[in-house]
Amino acid sequence: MAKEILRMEDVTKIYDNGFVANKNVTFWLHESEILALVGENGAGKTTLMKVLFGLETPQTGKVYMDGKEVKILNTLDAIEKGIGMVHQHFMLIPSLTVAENVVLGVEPMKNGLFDFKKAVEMTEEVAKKYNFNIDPMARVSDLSVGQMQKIEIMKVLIKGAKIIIMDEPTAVLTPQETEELFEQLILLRNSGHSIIFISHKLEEVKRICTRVTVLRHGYCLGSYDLKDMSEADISRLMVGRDVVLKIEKEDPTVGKTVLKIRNLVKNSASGKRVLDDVSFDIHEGEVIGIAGVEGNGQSALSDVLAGMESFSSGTVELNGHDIKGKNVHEIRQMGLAYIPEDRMQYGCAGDMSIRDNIIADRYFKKEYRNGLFINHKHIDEIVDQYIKDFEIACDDKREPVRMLSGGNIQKVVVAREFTSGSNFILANQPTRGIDVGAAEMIRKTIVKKSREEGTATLLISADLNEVLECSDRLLVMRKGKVVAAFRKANEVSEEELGEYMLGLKTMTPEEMEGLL
Ligand SMILES: Nc1ncnc2c1ncn2[C@@H]1O[C@H](COP(=O)(O)OP(=O)(O)OP(=O)(O)O)[C@@H](O)[C@H]1O
Repeated sequence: MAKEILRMEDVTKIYDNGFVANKNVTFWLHESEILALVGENGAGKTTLMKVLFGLETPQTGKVYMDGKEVKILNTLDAIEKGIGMVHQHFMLIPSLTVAENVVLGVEPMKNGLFDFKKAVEMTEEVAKKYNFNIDPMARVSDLSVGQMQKIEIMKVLIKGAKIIIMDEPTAVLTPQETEELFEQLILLRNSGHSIIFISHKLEEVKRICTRVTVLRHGYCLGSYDLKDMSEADISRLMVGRDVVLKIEKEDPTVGKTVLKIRNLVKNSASGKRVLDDVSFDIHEGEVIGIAGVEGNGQSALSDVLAGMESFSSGTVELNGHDIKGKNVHEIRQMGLAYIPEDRMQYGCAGDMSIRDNIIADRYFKKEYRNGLFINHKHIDEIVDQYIKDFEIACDDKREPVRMLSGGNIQKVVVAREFTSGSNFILANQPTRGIDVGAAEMIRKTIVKKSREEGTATLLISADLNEVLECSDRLLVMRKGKVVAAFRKANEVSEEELGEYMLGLKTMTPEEMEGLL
């Protein structure tokens, strides 16, 4: 029988506004096991882990470690007790080296000064012990996302964590990086560590976890042995219905050109060429997917198209209008709807209500006014409908958006942008952090809007399944260039895409002719 090293019993967490995020939740973790924690957006996963990591205080509940009751007072206390958390958003200092980042919080000192040599030795030691292939002297800003994640894991290990909480660790990784992470996690498991793995990707859950704990609306539905469960079984438990994991779509009926990009070049402030001679078109009715390892120009492209950043040379036309020198508001008026990668910073105003965020782009329009006055009744009806259609889990549309779970904040942004009436949707990581049920809804809506309304969509996503499922044509970006193009996304394998994304293969301009 596997030894139980952690048990959280009867945990209830009610937030100050009265929202019950966890209700009598009990689960346990064995030594040397990878346990999946799954549930819809807002089900209470992060809250439960915050309680475990000492970031939130529950109203009721007990924590047992190795059979003994413990009190977790704060994060430092959690770390001391051997609990570590790898957050989804990395907390690294880019200008420092790997070694300096790894020892943050446990800095070695010599004669009152930071001992860099010792920091490198400590980093090498933990890298060797757990088979991390990383240069302690490298600067973090020069590293890939996968390597940065390794540093986060090493930071936790160096502090002696035996229990590691991983919040959606694969959301930002390529298939190859995901494979590497899984090898690492299995190694950690085999060396006596236990991992709580939060993920919305059920095929990954099936692959590397032995058990799964399912939360729904704050309640724990139970913990199950994964050998008895299919992906469909898990999603049914999470969502309460069957979820379509594959999207059926007809070939697009392509209309006139909506977005026309020619020889687009952007140099960053430091002189690095982040967009290098990018040219392609998007037509009415088409979904164009962009795959690529993060940091290869996709974000720069998205920022330029949305008017958040300027570009160095080339042209971009939206519905026949040149976007050069135009701001976000002006480009929106030309026909842009925009789901930004960073929903909190650019997608919504955290302190504003859900309702006001949904109508922020339209309350001044004629159909939302009674003469000079805002038609609140009409707005309330529309917002209620969108909350229903986009499955936004909230108590009251008047509460501030920042009170929602990450996935539900994203749904607020998606609801506003999908209903804005624009004919071009720029969707940058639209389902990141979104549960299977809601991701299905968003993907289906992207395809439906292209087929039924003739919307042109540019879909940028680190989730390869998503770009392969939703896109018509598919482009791969690497080092600011388009390095591959495919006529039909569903005819490419994830492995082949990965080879282009990592630069192991490149297409010639001739091979891409007619596909851009
Ligand atoms: N500080 C807070 N005050 C009030 N309510 C909150 C607060 N933080 C979270 N909540 C609510 O608690 C619920 C659970 O949120 P939590 O972040 O734990 O969900 P989750 O399962 O991790 O979701 P996701 O998959 O979207 O990350 C959400 O409905 C959220 O609105």
